[in-house]
Amino acid sequence: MAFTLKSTPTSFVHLKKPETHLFLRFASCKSTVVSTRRFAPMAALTIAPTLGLSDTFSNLRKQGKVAFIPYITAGDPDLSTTAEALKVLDSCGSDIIELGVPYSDPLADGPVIQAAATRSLARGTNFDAITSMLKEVAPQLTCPIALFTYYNPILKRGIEKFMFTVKDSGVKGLVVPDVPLEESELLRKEAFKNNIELVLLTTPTTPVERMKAIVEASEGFVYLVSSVGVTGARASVSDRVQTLLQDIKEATTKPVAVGFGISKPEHVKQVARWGADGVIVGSAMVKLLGEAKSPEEGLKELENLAKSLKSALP
Ligand SMILES: O=P(O)(O)OC[C@@H](O)[C@@H](O)c1c[nH]c2ccccc12
Repeated sequence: MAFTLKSTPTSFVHLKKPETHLFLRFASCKSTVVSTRRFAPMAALTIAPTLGLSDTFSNLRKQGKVAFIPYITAGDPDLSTTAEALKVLDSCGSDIIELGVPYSDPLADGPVIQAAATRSLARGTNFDAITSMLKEVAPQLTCPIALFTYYNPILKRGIEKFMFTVKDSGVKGLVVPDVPLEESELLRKEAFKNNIELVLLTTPTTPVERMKAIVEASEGFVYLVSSVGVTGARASVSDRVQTLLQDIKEATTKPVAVGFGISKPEHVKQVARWGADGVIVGSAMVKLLGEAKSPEEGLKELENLAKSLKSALP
């Protein structure tokens, strides 16, 4: 009898049993019995391949659950800490992780993520280093990664080359906030060819007809930006989100995840109550990692926040 691995091993307790080996894995957020299959001593444990974004949401929907989707900026404070952060977030029950590619002109980002991008770029983080790290780490995760990037870095590398590299790194989704809908056709075609789901965003000021076209074109899930302005934790989530969610859900059965400003358990509860299929939390996570006295402290604080937000979700 075998169980699907739910997290990256941080330590194994090898309990002596004749014939079979019971591995208890103690990850940072929970311990999971992983397998009682007959093992050759220290055989490599296999992890079920991660699902894509849509499949993740449909599994959650069947269980009446809402997706917890944290965002962090790759390379802040450094890429090895990013690799650890992905494992911590996965073992804390993240359903999808949004990983940001740092960019010099993050126009839609507030001060926290702008500063994270600046720190990461100053350390020399680049796209190739990120995708190399992901190629190693993604297979260790049970939740899918959605890479987050502005449009310009894609154009600079070339859409086909960019998409192939992203697929090769094990990434399942792509979030591009500033690709104009009119230009997204080519991006969507290349994404589809590489089995990548391209997530598009709609905002409180998007006209209804345009929202419908965005929703139609979006793959994986629809990203509903909760409020006008830039990213950044807010004291509360605008109650306009409730009607925006209703409008979108009248237009599609695709899952809708809400982002911008969400940073507390009560925010998460509220957005889930309004009918969101997922909640996205970025700046509050990024701040903990980027502003901690040490990477270890940042990872611990990240774990605590992730656990508190995840436990507030149905
Ligand atoms: O940081 P916030 O307010 O929690 O919002 C999520 C956000 O971080 C993430 O999804 C994101 C990071 N940069 C963006 C730019 C545009 C839209 C979304 C984003």
